[in-house]
Amino acid sequence: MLITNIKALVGVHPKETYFLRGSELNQLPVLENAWLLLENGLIKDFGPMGSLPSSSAKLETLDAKGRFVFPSWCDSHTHIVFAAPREEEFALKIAGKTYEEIAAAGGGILNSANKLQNATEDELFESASIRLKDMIKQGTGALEIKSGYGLTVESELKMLRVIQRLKAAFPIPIKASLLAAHAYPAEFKEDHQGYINLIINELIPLVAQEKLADYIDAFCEKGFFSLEETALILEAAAKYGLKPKIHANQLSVSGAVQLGIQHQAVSVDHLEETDEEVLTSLSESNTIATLLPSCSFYINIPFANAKGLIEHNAIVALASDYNPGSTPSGNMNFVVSLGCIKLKMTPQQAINAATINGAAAMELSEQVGSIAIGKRANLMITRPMTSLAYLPYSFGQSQIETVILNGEIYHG
Ligand SMILES: N=CN[C@@H](CCC(=O)O)C(=O)O
Ligand SMILES: [Zn+2]
Repeated sequence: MLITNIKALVGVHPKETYFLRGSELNQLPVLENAWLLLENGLIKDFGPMGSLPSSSAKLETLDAKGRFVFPSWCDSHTHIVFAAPREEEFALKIAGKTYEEIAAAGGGILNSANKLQNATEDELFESASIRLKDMIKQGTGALEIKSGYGLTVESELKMLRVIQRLKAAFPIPIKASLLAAHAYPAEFKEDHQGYINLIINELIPLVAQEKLADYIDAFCEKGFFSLEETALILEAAAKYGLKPKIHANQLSVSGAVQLGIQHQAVSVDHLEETDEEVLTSLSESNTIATLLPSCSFYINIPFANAKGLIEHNAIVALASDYNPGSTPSGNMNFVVSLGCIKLKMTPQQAINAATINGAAAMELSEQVGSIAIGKRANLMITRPMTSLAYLPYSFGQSQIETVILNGEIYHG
């Protein structure tokens, strides 16, 4: 397929760009008045309209007149496998209860775990598929999905098998993270070591044997998993080649970011709470700081210090955190808008953070995240727009008209 008359081809980074750090995030290369050739599911070539090869006349052509072409969003942090939404907690939140208060009163993650334990694999696959189709229509072309609402060996495996089925059924790259350390199940409330032993001695070996996860994750936070407990789990997972991507500093400055860095985490995610030490620890580190502004928006917690992280030369990514409790939305367009409006990122920084750096946070930069020859043709074509900034500016309205996955128009 040949796409012609593209007003601007966005994110034409050099092919070898793996991630963008600090001020590099300001560079979002754009080719104006361009054509783009897709072949065998990949980006074959692109260039300015003046250089359109004459042989292209025979090709199936899509005229993009006035529209922008972006690489698909790369959403590196989601929890889209869940049994039921939690809108009953919405009323409590509106009435002023905090995330921690709702969780302590038996809501939160344990509420989702009870529901998931009673759901079948087929039911979970069906409901997650509906969510994923919606996300794809909103421009997501690669994502990570976590377990963590099972909290028993059987139910964590059930979640990961659902993710494995999603990997096979959907035409986009998907990575899976084992997040059994999401909350202590009620029966282990007073026996943390018992649950950790279960994760280390039973779950991780089974997950590794069936190759059900790409990463290990933990909710390292006061009231959830301590630094020491998280470290035990990360060390056990490392023996099976599972790298960490961890939930860090969502509710407090806990040391979780530094712990992640020590364990060569691919990413440390959330970071709503930071201090100078946290910012400094991420300078020069290859651990990616993944920020989740839709979570801050929904549960009214501080927005992460994206500007400080960028000034400290960190690698910053943006992701949705789609889950039934703290972020009931997987809309990456809204995430990018919040990146600009609340995190004070420029449109260029926010778009880079949600594409190439999101890809890096899933170790997928060689395949997706920018427009480069040989990468997967996972793209979105906007409505006619006046400028690139119109996309985050027009928050809450989708500017995406056409989604292309592996070189073909996605009809869902
Ligand atoms: N913080 C931990 N996990 C999720 C929320 C999970 C839930 O409330 O169900 C998050 O990333 O925000
Ligand atoms: Zn999360």
